[in-house]
Amino acid sequence: MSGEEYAGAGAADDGTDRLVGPEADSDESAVEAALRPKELSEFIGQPKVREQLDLVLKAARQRHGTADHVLLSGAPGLGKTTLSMIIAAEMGAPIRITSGPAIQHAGDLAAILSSLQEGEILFLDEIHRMSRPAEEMLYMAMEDFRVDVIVGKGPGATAIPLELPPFTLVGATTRAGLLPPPLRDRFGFTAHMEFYEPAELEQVVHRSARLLEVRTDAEGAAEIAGRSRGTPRIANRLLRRVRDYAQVKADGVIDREIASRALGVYEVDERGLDRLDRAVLGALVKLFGGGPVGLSTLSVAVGEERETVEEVAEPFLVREGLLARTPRGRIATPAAWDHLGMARPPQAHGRPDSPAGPGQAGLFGE
Ligand SMILES: Nc1ncnc2c1ncn2[C@@H]1O[C@H](COP(=O)(O)OP(=O)(O)OP(=O)(O)O)[C@@H](O)[C@H]1O
Repeated sequence: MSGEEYAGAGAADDGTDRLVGPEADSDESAVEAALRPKELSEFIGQPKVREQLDLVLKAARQRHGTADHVLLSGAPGLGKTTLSMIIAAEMGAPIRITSGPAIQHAGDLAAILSSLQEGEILFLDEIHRMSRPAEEMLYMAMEDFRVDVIVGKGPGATAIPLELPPFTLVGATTRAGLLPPPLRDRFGFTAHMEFYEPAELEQVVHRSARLLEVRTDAEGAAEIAGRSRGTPRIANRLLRRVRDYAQVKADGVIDREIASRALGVYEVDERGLDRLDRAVLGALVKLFGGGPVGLSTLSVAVGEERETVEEVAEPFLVREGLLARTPRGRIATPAAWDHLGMARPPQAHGRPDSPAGPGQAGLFGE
């Protein structure tokens, strides 16, 4: 990968506002809200989660009670917020939405909990980022529907018990492993959301196209789905960009040709890699013969911060089996050469998990 091929990368690619980034863009909430499925039967994919959740909710409704607390874990953009809203809708209950980082003090949580109505759904996004005192208050609230509010400070402080109405906590996390076991154990039902299959994403694209009143044929939807990195949020975002292209450059109808040309303009390739992903992979293969190479060296080569390469580009490349992290550094797998349209070096043939090129140490001594 040469400098010209990736000129100016550092300016825009700090990981925010990428077309293929899994996090929501700042201005995306209104359009996302319009595209959210409202009922469990409309929710595409995740068949196990749907089946299990359906049972949990039906049983709670039959008992005229509140549903058990639910923990949703999985990568950003897979539908955790959507599912929490569906839980509220299916239970005919109101929903309160907040997030771990917004609750820094136990008092913040006490204020929210004490204002909940009976049966209300409390959606706590990024639950792993809540402060420790708030987390400890939550244990008691989840188990006994009670909190102790501490009044005063020092030796004169007193705990005033406060009864709470029964409620259902829906916690969402991208890092279930970071939750302390006492918190994890208090959820009656834990659902792990998987990345979506291309066929499921095709259904997401068709559904969203219908809601956005865009005409898409089967091949056009498949083309968008194939580049969406297993993530409905990305599928919806790519669909909107392709819609623009179809409107400006063609007759508004999305077919394979239009989808492919549009996403070519936005530099999202047929496997969903963008410029940053390809720069990292290209540097690894072309400059370092496939590695192993240290993260700092690789980052310098593409003109990016270490964190950007490690947290923004690498997870998807690893998931796709194009790059591997080893104790000696990053290596390209043989599939990386294939993806870049280059002939594999002899060492790479038939050794899917091994370094494909000659060993090369990081220049910066990692
Ligand atoms: N199963 C699905 N079927 C159809 N659309 C979906 C599905 N899952 C998610 N979406 C759509 O993808 C977008 C993102 O979903 P959502 O906000 O629920 O993701 P999330 O997992 O909560 O993400 P984050 O962790 O970043 O908050 C929404 O517009 C939603 O409509």
